[in-house]
Amino acid sequence: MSIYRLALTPGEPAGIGPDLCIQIAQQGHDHQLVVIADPLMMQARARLLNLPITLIPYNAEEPVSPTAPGTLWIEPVCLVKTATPGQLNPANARYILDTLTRATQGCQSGEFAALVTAPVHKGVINDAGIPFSGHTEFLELLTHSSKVVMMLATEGLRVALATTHLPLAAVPAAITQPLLEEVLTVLHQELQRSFGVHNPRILIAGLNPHAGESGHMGREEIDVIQPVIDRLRAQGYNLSDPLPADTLFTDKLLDTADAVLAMYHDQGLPVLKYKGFGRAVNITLGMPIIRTSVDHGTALDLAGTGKADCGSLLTAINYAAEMSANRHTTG
Ligand SMILES: NC(=O)C1=CN([C@@H]2O[C@H](COP(=O)(O)OP(=O)(O)OC[C@H]3O[C@@H](n4cnc5c(N)ncnc54)[C@H](O)[C@@H]3O)[C@@H](O)[C@H]2O)C=CC1
Ligand SMILES: NCC(=O)COP(=O)(O)O
Repeated sequence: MSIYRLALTPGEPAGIGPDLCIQIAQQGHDHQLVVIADPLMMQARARLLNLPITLIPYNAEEPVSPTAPGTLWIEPVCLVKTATPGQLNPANARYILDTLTRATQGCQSGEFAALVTAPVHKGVINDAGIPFSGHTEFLELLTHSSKVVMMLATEGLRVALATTHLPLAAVPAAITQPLLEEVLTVLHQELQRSFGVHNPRILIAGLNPHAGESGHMGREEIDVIQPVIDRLRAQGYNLSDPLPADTLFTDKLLDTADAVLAMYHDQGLPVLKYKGFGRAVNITLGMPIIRTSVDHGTALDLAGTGKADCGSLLTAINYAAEMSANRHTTG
């Protein structure tokens, strides 16, 4: 297998992201992990965790090489204020976005094969006066992508979302035919391109209880979702009808499928996280670059304690490498 150079952003400096990067470094990795972060913050966190870490200055001109145990490559970006684990500081919001921007530009130029992100705290970035609702939306803008799709995956289940970080009250109006058509197109094409699924079968959740009960409990299934399904089926897509979400997530149906499309965040993600929290990955589909992330948030309660589980970050790194290999194969 090829060795890939992966950009790793630790995210919110008061959260568990820096801890997880230091934890995974202990065992080394087959790929080159380049952390884009403040080196003093990373060293301070390693001391707090009582874990050894050697930060090797990253040089893009040197050959790509695996990550030896106890080391990480580092591309320095400086914090504005010293970070205290567990204590958010809006003064560091710009730093977080700067690390993401540097990593994304490196992916766009081909310097990095993929971007792997640890969690950010959306609220503290907003408290700094910066509109931000998630990596997904931020990266869509940064990469000038017309439509990106959030998909979480764990062993045996992939769940993509038609809408992401919206108040629940705003969801029905956001579910439009053009949106669904774009989301399903991105999902179908990425399952082929990044996951090697030739003719993906996608199960589609309805929006309303019992998928609208033939229009008696809501008409979105009839007026919005079904017409899109019919159009895409005519182009060869393998799609279910809108299914009642409460029974969609059962083995009988899931065993036949490559992915599920949920209509909103808390319709799909609780099921995925119940099945695989700590072993799941969040992937942004539809961009020219590969981006994977953890399945959890900043866990401020665990920062600096050594109790955070690094399983999801390892899963995200492994998916980034596999997707890099798949894209090289399928072009
Ligand atoms: N990819 C990203 O950047 C994500 C960021 N977030 C952000 O994180 C912040 C906090 O969100 P919450 O809803 O509190 O979710 P959270 O995932 O940070 O915490 C929920 C619970 O899970 C535990 N937990 C989380 N990660 C863990 C790990 N690696 N090992 C062991 N236990 C872990 C926490 O201790 C807490 O009890 C929010 O601002 C949210 O927007 C949330 C999800 C993903
Ligand atoms: N619930 C998923 C989440 O909040 C992660 O969002 P993003 O930062 O990856 O866009």
